[in-house]
Amino acid sequence: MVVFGGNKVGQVVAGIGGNGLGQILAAVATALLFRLFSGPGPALPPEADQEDHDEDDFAGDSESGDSTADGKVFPVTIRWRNITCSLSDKSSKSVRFLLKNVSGEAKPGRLLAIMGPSGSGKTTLLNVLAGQMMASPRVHLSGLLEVNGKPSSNKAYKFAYVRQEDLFFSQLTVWETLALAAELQRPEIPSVEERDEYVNTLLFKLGLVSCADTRIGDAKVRGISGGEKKRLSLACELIASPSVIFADEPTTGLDAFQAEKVMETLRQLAQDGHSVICSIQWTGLDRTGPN
Ligand SMILES: Nc1ncnc2c1ncn2[C@@H]1O[C@H](COP(=O)(O)OP(=O)(O)OP(=O)(O)O)[C@@H](O)[C@H]1O
Repeated sequence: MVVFGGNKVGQVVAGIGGNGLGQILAAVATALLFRLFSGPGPALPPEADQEDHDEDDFAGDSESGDSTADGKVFPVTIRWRNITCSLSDKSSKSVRFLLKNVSGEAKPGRLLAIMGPSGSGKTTLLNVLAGQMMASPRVHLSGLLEVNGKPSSNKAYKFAYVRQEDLFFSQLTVWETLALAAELQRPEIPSVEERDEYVNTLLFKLGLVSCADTRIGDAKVRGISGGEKKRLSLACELIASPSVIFADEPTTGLDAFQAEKVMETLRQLAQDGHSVICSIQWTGLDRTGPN
């Protein structure tokens, strides 16, 4: 049985148009709402409190999916067997298979790329693995999903999900974006100096130092590049120290140079101990049915 369910990824970031006081107030209000309602941000923590957590979820480990005290990433292996996802029409007369008997494994320290043409079910598979499938009576899921050898759901570990669309405050710089995300997601960082140091470390890790003071920009105002945006998305997600990183088509729309830099960043994150699962659109092929 697949254990599905869990939380929605709460990406609460948006572009704010216009200038002046209204814009600042809107940004502050949104940030406060974000802090009030989103909890630790896009990378989801275990839902249960520490005492609710089943100690046996991770054999021999007292951790619960957080980074370890020395900053290392908590290792999570995800294994899935014969995942089938079908969609019935309203009258339940015809059934369409989005995924058919898909099996695989994602391990700490490894970068796993799910490749396929547009419409082949890559996003669907990522959503299933991350427990992000929308509940619907028309969607039917079956198969086995294991986390560290036990049937489990996304509640048991922290994960980050970088979606295809990047959503940011267009008026903020890269540095401000990360500082805001760090303040909202890591309130335990005691001082501004330590938070700034943390942000600078992230900027360095994700290769964003050169554009730290550049505004994100939008369709009207040129800002950072598409690849930089993608790496900034990853940086924002990393703040919550996820064990698993899902990235849905992180290279789509990027030129070869930027795509290579994004993939290099993902590879580096895998080397740091994260389990990285990304989807890559395989262009030039027609859809041939579910993977
Ligand atoms: N909830 C749903 N309701 C109806 N159709 C769905 C649903 N989820 C997925 N699909 C369909 O399943 C197919 C696979 O979609 P999916 O987004 O997983 O493909 P993909 O490989 O990620 O495509 P792309 O590379 O274009 O993003 C598509 O034809 C899509 O329309």
